[in-house]
Amino acid sequence: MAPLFTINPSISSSSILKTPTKTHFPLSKTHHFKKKSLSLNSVLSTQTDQKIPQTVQKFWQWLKDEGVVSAKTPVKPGVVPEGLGLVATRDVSRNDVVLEVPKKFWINPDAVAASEIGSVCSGLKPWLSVALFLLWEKFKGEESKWRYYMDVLPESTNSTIYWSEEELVEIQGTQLLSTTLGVKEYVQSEFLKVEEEIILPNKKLFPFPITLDDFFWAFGILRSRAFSRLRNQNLVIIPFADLINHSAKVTTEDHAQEVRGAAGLFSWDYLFQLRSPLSLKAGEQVFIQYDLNKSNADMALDYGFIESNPDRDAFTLTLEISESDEFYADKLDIAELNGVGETAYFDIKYGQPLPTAMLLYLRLVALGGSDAFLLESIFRNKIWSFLELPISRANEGLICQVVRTACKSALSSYHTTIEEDEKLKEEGNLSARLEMAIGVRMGEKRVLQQIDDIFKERESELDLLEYYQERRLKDLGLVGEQGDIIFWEPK
Ligand SMILES: C[S@@+](CC[C@H](N)C(=O)[O-])C[C@H]1O[C@@H](n2cnc3c(N)ncnc32)[C@H](O)[C@@H]1O
Repeated sequence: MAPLFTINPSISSSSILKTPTKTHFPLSKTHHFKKKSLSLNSVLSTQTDQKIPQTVQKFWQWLKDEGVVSAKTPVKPGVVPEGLGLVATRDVSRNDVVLEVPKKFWINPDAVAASEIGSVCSGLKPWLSVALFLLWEKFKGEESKWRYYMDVLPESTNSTIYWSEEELVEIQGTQLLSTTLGVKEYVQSEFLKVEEEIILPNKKLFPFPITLDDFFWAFGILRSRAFSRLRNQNLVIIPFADLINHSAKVTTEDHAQEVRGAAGLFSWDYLFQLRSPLSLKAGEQVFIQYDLNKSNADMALDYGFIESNPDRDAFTLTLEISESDEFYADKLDIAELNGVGETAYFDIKYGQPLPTAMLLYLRLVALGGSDAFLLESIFRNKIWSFLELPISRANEGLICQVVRTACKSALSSYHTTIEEDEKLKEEGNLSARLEMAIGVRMGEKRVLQQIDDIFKERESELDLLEYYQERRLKDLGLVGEQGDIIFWEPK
C-alpha cells in the first residue's frame, strides 16, 4: 500500500499573507533605521529625545505636518525591545482610540492604481503591485511622498525568509523549513515574471535596478506589516499604525476598524482607526494581538518572532488517497462527496484533540480487505457516518500502525531531540534566531509525540473497541448488552 500520509508543509501561494524570502537590502542611499534593543524607559520621553533616531523624529514631524497626528493623539513612536513601537504619552483606557490614519495615507492596490506605475501594475496580483510600489517609492528617495515613512521601515526582520543557510540548518527537518524554502521559491519565481513583464519593459518608470533581494525586502515588509482583516481591505499598509507590536497578553483581535470621519480641517474620509485592547499608563507600549490562529511556525515566517506559549505549537498532517490504491476511484468519490479531496491537510495543535474529520479520512484511506464491501455504491450515502466509528480491528490497527510509523519517521528527521532542545533553552544566551529555531523544532516534535501517544493508546485498546459488524448486529437486535450473540430459538 502506498504511504497513507506524507509529511509536508501546506503552502498556499494564492495569497501573499499566507506565503513568501532572504536578505540584505542595499537599496537606496537613504539611511535606514537600525534596530536597537533599548529599554522602554530609556526612550520616549520627549519629541527631541536624542535616543529617538533622526529618521523617526522626521517621520513624526511629517505626520504632524500632514495632520495625521495632533496634540490629542495619545501615542507616539518609540524605540522598544521589538524595534520601533507605539508608546502611550498619557494614560489610556481599554478601547480608547489611539490613532486614526486617513485613507490618503494607506498603501494598498487602489493607491498603486492611482500612482504613476498604476497602468503597468493593473493586471498584477495585489501583493505584487504593492511590493513594486514600495520599491518604486523607496528608490525615488528624496522625491518620494513617502520618504519619511520609507526611512523608518526596517531593512529586514527575523523572518526565516532572511535566514542564512547556516541559520536554516537549525530548523532542519521542520515543516517551517519546507515552508520557508517553498515561499522563497515562490517569491523568486514571481520576481522573475514581474522583472520580465513589468520592470524591464518599462525602463522609464523603473530606471533603477531592482534585485531579488530588494524584492524580498518588499515581500517581508508586506508580510509583517500589512493589515488584512479590515472590511473591504485585504491588503493594506497603514504607515504609523504599522509601528504597533504584538503581545500575547492581548487575547482579542478586533482592535482595528475602518470608520468615516474628519481627515484634516475641511475634509471627511475613511479613517483607519486603532483602539488599545489594554488599559495603559503613560510611557507604556501599546500592543495588539496579530493573529490568534497562527502557529509559531507561521509567526516565525511572517513576523520573525514566536511565543513561548505551547498552544502555538502545531504540525500539519497531509493525508492522501493513493492513485495506486485499488479502490482509488470509490474512495475519491466518497471523499469528494464529503467535502475533502484526494489530499487532505489537518492542522494538529498541541494540547488539542485531533480534528474530527481526520479519523474518518484515515479510516477511509485504510479501508480494504473484507471491509471493502462498504465502498460499494449502495452505502455511498451512509459510509461517511459509518466512518465516524471504528470499522474493523484490521482497519483501526492499520491506521495506528501507519500514523505511528510516520510520526517516528518525522521525529527522526530532526537533528535534535526534545530533551536536547530543552537543555539548550535552559542554558540560555541564545541569539533571537536560534531561540526561534529551537522553539519551533521543539514545538513540532511535541505535537508529533502527542499524535504518536494518541495512536499508541488507541493501539492498546484495539481489542476493546466496538466495530462496524458488532454495531450492525446490535442494531438488528442480534447482540446482547454483554456482546453475546442472541440466537433465534423456536418456542
Ligand atoms: C508591524 S511591525 C511593528 C513595528 C516594528 N517593531 C518596527 O520596528 O518597525 C511587525 C514587526 O515588529 C516586530 N515585532 C512585533 N511584535 C513583536 C514581539 N512581540 N516580539 C518580537 N518582535 C516583534 C517583528 O519584527 C515584526 O515583524
